[in-house]
Amino acid sequence: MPFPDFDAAESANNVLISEERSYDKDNLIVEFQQHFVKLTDEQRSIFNEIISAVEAGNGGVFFVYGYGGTGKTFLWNTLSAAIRSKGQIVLNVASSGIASLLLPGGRTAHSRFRIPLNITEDSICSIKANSDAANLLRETSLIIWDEAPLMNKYCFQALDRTLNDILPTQSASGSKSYFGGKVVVFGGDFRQCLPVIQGGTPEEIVSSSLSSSTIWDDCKVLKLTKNMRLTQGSLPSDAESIREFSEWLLQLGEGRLGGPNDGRAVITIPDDILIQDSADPLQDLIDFAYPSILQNFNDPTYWKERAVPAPTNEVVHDINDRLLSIIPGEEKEYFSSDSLCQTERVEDVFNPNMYSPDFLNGLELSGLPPHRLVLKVGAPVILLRNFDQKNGLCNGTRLQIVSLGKHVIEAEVISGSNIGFRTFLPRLSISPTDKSIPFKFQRRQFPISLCFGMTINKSQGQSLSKVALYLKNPCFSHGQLYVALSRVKSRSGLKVLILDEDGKVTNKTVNVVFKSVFSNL
Ligand SMILES: Nc1ncnc2c1ncn2[C@@H]1O[C@H](COP(=O)(O)OP(=O)(O)OP(=O)(O)O)[C@@H](O)[C@H]1O
Repeated sequence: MPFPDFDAAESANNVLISEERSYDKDNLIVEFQQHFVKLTDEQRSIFNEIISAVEAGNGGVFFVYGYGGTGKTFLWNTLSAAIRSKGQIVLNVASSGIASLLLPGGRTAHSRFRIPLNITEDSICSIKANSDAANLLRETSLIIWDEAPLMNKYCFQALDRTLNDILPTQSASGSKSYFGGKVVVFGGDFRQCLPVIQGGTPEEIVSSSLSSSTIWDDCKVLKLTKNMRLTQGSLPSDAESIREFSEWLLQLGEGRLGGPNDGRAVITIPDDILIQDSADPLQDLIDFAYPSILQNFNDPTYWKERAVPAPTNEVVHDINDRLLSIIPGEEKEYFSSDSLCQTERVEDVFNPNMYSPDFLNGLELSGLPPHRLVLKVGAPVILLRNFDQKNGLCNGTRLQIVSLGKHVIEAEVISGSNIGFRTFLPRLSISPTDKSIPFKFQRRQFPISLCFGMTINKSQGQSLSKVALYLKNPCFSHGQLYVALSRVKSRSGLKVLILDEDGKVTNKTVNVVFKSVFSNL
């Protein structure tokens, strides 16, 4: 009598493994064939190298380095279809919620690998050796981690340590094998935003990135160089202007514009993408992004590919207030309830009376919904928390307000992987992770904010038809200007309004690039 297959039975009981093996293989074969024939030569060569590593089973760490629009996501889709169509497991993760929605079956790295939120040099992931999550990792053939440069190097090191605990391996030569001998492919663009270190110096920010980690020495860098976003659907006659625009973006992203500089240069933006000579330049900028807004605002597709990015939350609020007042309908206000966390209520260390409700209500922090949230039906909003990733509801997903109840808000998804999906949003208790606040508090509020305008950091990873960049203040951190300008699918879809210190329209702005981040590539 044959022995029962205990391994198969165990896998079937593991819902994480079953989910990752439940893809429709026939559909994936078709998808793979359609994608594979379209791969460019450089995409195909990277595809072959990674597939060979997966087939060899000896592990390997790769970094696919391609600037915005070179087809990294396209490559991830092709690799995932190729491997999943054989019944093998690919874990697709991204450093940000919005980027994870672009990946098939994507999750944020934090939630998939249970990476601690307050990461330190010695952190490990919260995955026990005999758990379902550990068994899923054992069964995994390939890990793809997109937008890796956004994340602190300690997150990668935590996963490496955890996988080496779960899957102790040593290569034939006796040398250390990273990530428990799994094939791990990172992707991203070091010209784009880097990890956020509150108050960090350029050196601290660069040294917190993946390219400064212990893993980097063994990471093979594979480069993509052709801008597929700008070339898709364009006419052959546009080839030269597309090449010029791509080259200009690249020079900007690498800090090669504005003469010799140490990473902070004043650059001139070309006239054809500037808003100038206007009686109301901000209105012209808004009209460019959102033309005929009164006729169109009820159409969810109208909002999908448009954005008015700006470097700071303060400027984003100005844009949101201005546009909300244009949209017809009644405003509804929702006030948050803010309180100190219980752990802070230790009388001899801390006097809670110093932190009155008014004081807490007045705090405006990145990633935290406002104390006074003002909304209208039809307004676009952005989610500020990973809420229901399977249904495409994560930090960065955009929705349109359908109805405004007392205790719930109904909204429809207008970006990402589940467009048209309607959901009810409840109030949540949210604690800021901002380390500049020396105490813990929580705000009970709907986890959304208006998004007619959005911060540049939130726009990373999106492909948009219309980008109206509002530089009331200049960009202040590495990669911000490059991220904002490289979101568009065509040069004609881009307009920039720059104000100088006196509020006058100008054609000059600051580009910040921490050049040392490129030195290890
Ligand atoms: N080989 C290809 N054939 C056809 N279309 C492609 C190919 N490669 C990429 N594309 C298309 O080009 C556009 C940009 O590609 P993609 O989104 O994969 O770039 P990306 O490198 O992930 O960009 P970002 O870093 O900005 O997120 C997409 O519309 C994608 O479908």
